[in-house]
Amino acid sequence: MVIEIKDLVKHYGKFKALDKFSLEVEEGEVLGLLGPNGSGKTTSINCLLALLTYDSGSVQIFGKDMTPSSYDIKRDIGVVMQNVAVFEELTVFQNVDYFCGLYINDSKKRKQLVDESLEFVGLTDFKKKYPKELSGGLLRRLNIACGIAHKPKLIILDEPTVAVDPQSRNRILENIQELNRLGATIVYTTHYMEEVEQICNRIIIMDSGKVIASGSKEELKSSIQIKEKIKFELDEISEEAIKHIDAHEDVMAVAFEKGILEIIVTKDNGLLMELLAYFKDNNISFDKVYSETPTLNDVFLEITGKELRD
Ligand SMILES: Nc1ncnc2c1ncn2[C@@H]1O[C@H](COP(=O)(O)OP(=O)(O)OP(=O)(O)O)[C@@H](O)[C@H]1O
Repeated sequence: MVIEIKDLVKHYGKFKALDKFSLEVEEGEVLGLLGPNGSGKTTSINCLLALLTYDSGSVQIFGKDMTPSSYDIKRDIGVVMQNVAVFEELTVFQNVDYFCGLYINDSKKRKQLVDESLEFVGLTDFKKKYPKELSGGLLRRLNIACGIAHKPKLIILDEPTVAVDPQSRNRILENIQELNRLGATIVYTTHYMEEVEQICNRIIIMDSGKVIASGSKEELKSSIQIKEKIKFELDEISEEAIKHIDAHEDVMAVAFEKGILEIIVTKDNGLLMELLAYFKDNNISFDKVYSETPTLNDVFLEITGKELRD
């Protein structure tokens, strides 16, 4: 086991930020920690890294207890924090060299690792620039290069794509997948469900300091009642028709808002054909119809009654 967190409890004053938070990560996984703002993702990462103390529970990394002085463990961890933490007075190269130098003494080997990591995140052409000369997306990539240059076995990234342009975001997500292919175990926190769907093989959903669901995206989606959302774009529909659809045993809810009739279905059994026949028989016309499979937001909504997004 690469990470084993058991029953972490963490208070900030009277506020309980982690409420018996537990997590296990196996070698080779890309684990996504998904939760809305304030759900406790950063707190759990900071406790995991022994950057924060906690009230009770335990943290083991690579089978050993993690403490603030566990330098042997820390050498094998790469951390990319939410806030970009680089030195303004150092160039791109010097920044990565500094962070890599915390773990690698041999300057020749270090230069090679720094060059490799800059190449990896696409910053080779910027190595002589200073952070203030980089765009937000490039700064994020520098932040990542600083965290991974020493080739850690475990890489922890806390919301590394917040406020980055789509090009840098894609590059970052591809880089993470590549790091995993090269052998690193990854823990990735985000509140963007699309990102965990894209890159994570296992997802932990957290809310109010607790794990509320975990599994692959397929497992999470099949664990909920919603199986399909059928949407019709139309100008109008009678209350009677809405009631008729709502009364169907496979329909969980029906809503008509801003020209879209949304029907939430609990069975994967082709209700669409039945609906189309009903629309035809009752002369209900529509512009478009489409069917959507559930999202992780639906999983979150069904468990907590809230939207994942703010
Ligand atoms: N130093 C602190 N003092 C008091 N409360 C804090 C502190 N740090 C975090 N909190 C509170 O603890 C809760 C969890 O915060 P945390 O930053 O871990 O959440 P998060 O899921 O990482 O959120 P975000 O996605 O916004 O980064 C939030 O309600 C936050 O306001």
